[in-house]
Formats: sequence, structure tokens, C-alpha cells
Amino acid sequence: MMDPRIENLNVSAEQSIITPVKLKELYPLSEKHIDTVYKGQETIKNIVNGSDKRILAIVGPCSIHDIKSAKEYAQKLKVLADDLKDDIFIVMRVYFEKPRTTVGWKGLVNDPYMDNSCEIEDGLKQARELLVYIAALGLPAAGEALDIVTPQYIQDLFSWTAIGARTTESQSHRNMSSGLSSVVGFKNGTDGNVDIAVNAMQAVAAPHNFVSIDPKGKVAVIRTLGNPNTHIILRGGKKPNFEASYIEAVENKLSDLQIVPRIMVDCSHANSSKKAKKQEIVLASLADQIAKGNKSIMGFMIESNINFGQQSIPTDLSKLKYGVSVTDECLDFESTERILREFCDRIRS
Ligand SMILES: O=C[C@H](O)[C@H](O)COP(=O)(O)O
Ligand SMILES: C=C(OP(=O)(O)O)C(=O)O
Repeated sequence: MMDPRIENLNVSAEQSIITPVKLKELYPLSEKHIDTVYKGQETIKNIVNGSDKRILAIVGPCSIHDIKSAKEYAQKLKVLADDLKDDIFIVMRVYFEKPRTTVGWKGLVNDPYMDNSCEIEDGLKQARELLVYIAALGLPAAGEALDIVTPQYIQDLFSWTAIGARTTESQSHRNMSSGLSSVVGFKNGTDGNVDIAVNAMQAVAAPHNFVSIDPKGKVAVIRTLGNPNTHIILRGGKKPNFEASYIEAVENKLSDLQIVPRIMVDCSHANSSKKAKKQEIVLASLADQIAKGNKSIMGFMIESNINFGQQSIPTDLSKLKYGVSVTDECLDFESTERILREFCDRIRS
């Protein structure tokens, strides 16, 4: 028996939700969906292991808050991805879960109606519906695995996964990552600490055992095989860390541990002081480094939306501006297309 004097003192409710298997029955996958995810996963593994010489480009909104604009963005990105496919492999950033420095909106899965009602079951449904739509376009998706249970609901539709700067050192996230099917990228810490990402890569390559839920929603011990397909993501810290001297220092650190250096650079976050337009400077530097012979930079990330900028979430949601980020500032689609084309021209030359 639960004694109310010692248990659940700070819990207001416990609400059962749909099981992973039931959610998947509501949004079943066709061969086309599976093909998109599988080819995406395999191509990314090949880029990370160096057998595919193209550069991986994770491009899309800081967060998804509006399914309609996310679908429009995906359509535009697919056209661009096909056009630039000889030089870069574009994967759409489809981020449903936002880590917060203190408090704030935690993303579409947590609070789909952006009103603190936190209807997580509806959030999972909306997320899955969007992922199925994007996979049907033939565009692979990239996400951040922040919650450690929700992957049972939606992870099968991601071709690449990030562990964020605030969770790279977390044992629970490392356990989970050791069982993921996709490549996992680990961000350096918010203070710029790169060692935690390197430690994560080593931890995640090993098998782990931990408690989670199974597809039927039952509590289960998950036993993993270990995930050898990982890489580091430099996202800046107290200072940016995309310039050649930082890249070289990370290359040396990885080589000392007998890890082949494969590095992704996040052009956003602390590499651009969260100023979306500065992403262009970071991407141009990467293009220069690659054009000069750098072999370790295997990918980059760009935060981009239909329209430029950022907006606070208004109480009256009808005042939301269409296609504008509600979290970090994003580039508009036209600028995104321009800087991606310039990047391809530069690395080709
Ligand atoms: O990518 C988005 C943000 O940088 C991250 O979620 C932290 O946001 P916050 O510092 O505004 O909470
Ligand atoms: C939160 C993010 O990044 P970081 O973990 O680097 O802050 C993000 O990419 O959305």
C-alpha cells in the first residue's frame, strides 16, 4: 500500500496513455516509409565510416510546433535534397523534444497545444503522423532523443539521432543510445567540454542493461548490443569551436584513443551565438576547411525554417506567425538554399 505521508508528495496525477504498439497500428508503415528510413540510416552510416564521401547535412527547424508548416518545409527541402544529392546528403531536422536551460516549452510531444495542457499522447500522435508524412516524401528525418521512453513510439522513423549538450553526459541517454538503430551524434557540453562526448561514444559502443518499457508498454529490462555508429558534434560552448584549430584538437583527441575522427559541426547554438545569420559564416569556414583538404568534417547542422527569426509563444495562438520558430532563431528557406548551394560549389571546386 502506498502511504501518502512518504510517497507521491509532489505528484499531482498519473495518466495512462496509448502503448507504442497501438500508436504504430494507428500510423502503419508501408514499404516506401521503411525504405526511406533504412536507406537514410545506411547512407549516414556510410558517410560516418567514410565509404560515402558526401557530407551529411542536418537541416530544419529548431523545433516543430505546427504540422502544416513542417510539411510545407519538408516538401521544399526534398526538392533541394534531390538537387544537391551528389555533394551533400540532406536529412530534415525534425525536433519534437526540447531541452531547456531552466523552464520553457518542451516541444510538440510534451505540449502539442502550447498551452501547458501537456497532452503527451496527442503529441506522440502528431509527431508520428508527421514522421510518416516525411518518410512518404522519401526524405530521411533526424531527431534529438531527449525523453528516454518516447523512442519506443517514434524512433523507428528516424535515420539519425542526436544526444544534446545537456544530456551527453547522462548515463540514461548513453544506455538508450547503445540500443538505437541509427547513427547517434553526441554534442559537446554547453560549456564546450568535448571529453563528455568522446566518453559517450566509448560508453555507447558497449552493451548495456536498463529498465524501460517494451512495445506493449510493459516495464522491461532492455539489453542492448552496443552502438558502434556514433560521432561527435561540435556546437560551441563558452566560445565557438568550428575553426580549424578546434577541429584539429578534436581530431588529435580522437586519434589518441584510436577512434577515426569523424566530426559534425552544428553551425547554430554557441557556434553562432544563437544568431541565425551567423550560421552562414560557420558553414563557409567548413567549406573552406574541406576545400583545403580536411577529411574529418563529415557533416553539419543548420537551423532553418520557412521564414526567418524567432517568436515567443503568444497566449492567443492565432497570433503565431506562420513558419517562424518558437524556440531558437532560424534562417529562412531561401537563405538556407543559397548557403547550401554555395557550400556545394565550394567543396566541389
Ligand atoms: O535548441 C534550442 C535551445 O537552444 C535549447 O533548447 C535551450 O533553450 P533555452 O536555453 O532557451 O532553454
Ligand atoms: C538543443 C539543441 O542543441 P544543444 O543540445 O546543442 O543545445 C538543439 O539542437 O536543438
